[in-house]
Amino acid sequence: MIRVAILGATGYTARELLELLLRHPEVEVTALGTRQEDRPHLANVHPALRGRIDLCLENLSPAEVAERADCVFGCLPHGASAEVIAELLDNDCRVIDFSADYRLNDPDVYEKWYQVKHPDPKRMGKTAYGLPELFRDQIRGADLVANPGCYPTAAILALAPLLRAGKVNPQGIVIDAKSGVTGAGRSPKAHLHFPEINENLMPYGVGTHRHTPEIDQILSTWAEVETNVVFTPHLIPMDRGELITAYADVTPGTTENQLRETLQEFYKDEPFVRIVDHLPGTKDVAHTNFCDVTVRVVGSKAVIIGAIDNLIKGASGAAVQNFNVVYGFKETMALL
Ligand SMILES: NC(=O)C1=CN([C@@H]2O[C@H](COP(=O)(O)OP(=O)(O)OC[C@H]3O[C@@H](n4cnc5c(N)ncnc54)[C@H](OP(=O)(O)O)[C@@H]3O)[C@@H](O)[C@H]2O)C=CC1
Ligand SMILES: CC(=O)N[C@@H](CCC(=O)OP(=O)(O)O)C(=O)O
Repeated sequence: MIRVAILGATGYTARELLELLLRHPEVEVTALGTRQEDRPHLANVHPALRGRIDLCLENLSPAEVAERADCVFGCLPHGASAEVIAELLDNDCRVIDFSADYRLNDPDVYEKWYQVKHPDPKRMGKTAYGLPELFRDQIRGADLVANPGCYPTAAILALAPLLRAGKVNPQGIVIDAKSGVTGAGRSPKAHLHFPEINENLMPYGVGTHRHTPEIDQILSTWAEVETNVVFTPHLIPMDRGELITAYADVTPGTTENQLRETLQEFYKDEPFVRIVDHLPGTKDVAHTNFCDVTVRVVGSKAVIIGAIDNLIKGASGAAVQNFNVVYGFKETMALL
């Protein structure tokens, strides 16, 4: 059994992660972290987990966490995450980091988009990016895995095979994205209050969203072509779910069938990416680790659509998938 700790255990991704780990035959959850000092019982923090695991949340130092766990899932915000991860790694813990702290290669790019200096720049560029469909070999046996952002997961899975095969133009890609409100985490914020978000659809982060360099970095690395995507996210009044629609110029002479076949061939052995003929919606993948992708050609453009559950394939399911790859367990364990 792998002893597992979860930091940021009061949050939404931690709740979903616990749901998955409780089904994992190789995992024992041994510690749950919070900044709160009054040791709340998990059942009071996440009532859906009442009666299923008897643990209190504790304000633990990284050294205390490392004593109790072999592997830590860090469900903390960026910045806070890197501050504890270095110490966990020094204490021989493996870490799956949900935050953005180790996804980017370049500390200057991090500083530009996150507007803070990176607390642990020496590990940047040396960390496995946790998208097994693209980087499985680097994730196997890794001490630290950077779980991807939710929007990058859907966008990269939809675009990477087509770019690598030269079927779409790497320049001028536009990604329109929508996310349910859990994507923003559990901490209250004014724009997430019910009267603000209900019956509303809001763009945000136009030209400034921090997932832009993440998408460009991974697509550029993978396809060995420079991309400069225009990425526009929207918040929609749903609890969960995420849909991206990417627009790219089709390479002249390429048909819709060829695009579909390229995607099908690339993902033919992947358990969690389904290339579908219909137009996928978020309910098709809700509460699952699937990413459903389809493609259409409209005029000179490929329109590629990807749907995920932001909390599962966009966060906690991906983390469990990465955990399985790191430890050499069946990749679908606890997920299918
Ligand atoms: N929600 C989503 O769909 C996705 C989230 N992510 C990433 O996963 C991570 C967790 O997200 P999510 O669960 O949604 O976030 P939440 O806000 O729901 O939970 C994060 C938890 O971290 C703790 N925390 C908050 N601020 C700090 C801090 N400064 N120092 C230490 N602990 C802190 C809080 O717990 P407490 O107050 O008890 O200490 C909080 O409950 C984030 O990095 C997020 O960006 C990635 C992909 C998708
Ligand atoms: C709806 C919503 O607000 N979503 C979050 C993204 C969640 C995520 O993947 O964030 P990290 O890259 O920090 O892990 C956002 O746009 O900030």
